[in-house]
Amino acid sequence: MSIRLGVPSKGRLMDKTFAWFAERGIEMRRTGSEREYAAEVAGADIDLRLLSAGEIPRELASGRIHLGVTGSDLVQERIPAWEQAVEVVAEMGFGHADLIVAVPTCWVDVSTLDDLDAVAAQFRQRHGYRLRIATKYHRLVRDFLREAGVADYRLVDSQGATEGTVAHGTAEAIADITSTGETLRANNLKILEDGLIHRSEATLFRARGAEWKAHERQALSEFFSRLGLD
Ligand SMILES: Nc1ncnc2c1ncn2[C@@H]1O[C@H](COP(=O)(O)OP(=O)(O)OP(=O)(O)O)[C@@H](O)[C@H]1O
Ligand SMILES: O=P(O)(O)OC[C@H]1O[C@H](OP(=O)(O)OP(=O)(O)O)[C@H](O)[C@@H]1O
Repeated sequence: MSIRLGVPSKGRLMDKTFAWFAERGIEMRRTGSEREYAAEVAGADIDLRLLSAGEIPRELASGRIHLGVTGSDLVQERIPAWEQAVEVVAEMGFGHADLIVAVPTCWVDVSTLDDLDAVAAQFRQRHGYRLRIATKYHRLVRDFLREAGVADYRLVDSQGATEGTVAHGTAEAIADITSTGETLRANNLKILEDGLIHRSEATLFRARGAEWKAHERQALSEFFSRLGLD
């Protein structure tokens, strides 16, 4: 059995992953049509799997894949105690995005987490319910706000178009990924000065829990030396 490597199945993350490996002499190529999600690595004993970027953390955590490429935000959000389950092999230098907390630009008195905490307490007194923060990053946001001492809020789940929730009246603030900042600007939102939760980057991870047979360890060490990683 060969090493099972999961990579993103579409879009920029897939293209840049293929390019990253190609620059290091590992040619990945699709073997079927666009929609077949089949691919192979030329000249290496690698079982290449095209997977949803969002599902790669689970595949790593379960050990169904030995190695996986995905955003560090997705691994940290989706794997409890992620450092025990996976190891960072390489930060790949693309897929940069910041997970941040943002509030309406018109909240002129709110520019830090302390301000948000104060506003959240007032909000609850005034409205009888907690200030709502829309996000799909529940674990990372909860941990971050706990550390920052922000308590009087509740998370509302948003799996997409999160910046729109404030205008739509389903949340007062958001925590989401941003890269150019255009979506935030278009939705009249501003990032809190100390509101950076995580700097995400496409990362190659190794599953600590995957079963490594002797010949797989050997194949891995050859693969890493071809990549210039040892
Ligand atoms: N605007 C952006 N700029 C750069 N990176 C981004 C941006 N939006 C999301 N990302 C990153 O891309 C990665 C994949 O994001 P997402 O979960 O949205 O995947 P997806 O496009 O829905 O793919 P899939 O459905 O296959 O899981 C995440 O690590 C995220 O940080
Ligand atoms: O800072 P910007 O360059 O404007 O990018 C930020 C946007 O990109 C992502 O959305 P994506 O297009 O992946 O869709 P989503 O709403 O489904 O998350 C993210 O959720 C933001 O909405």
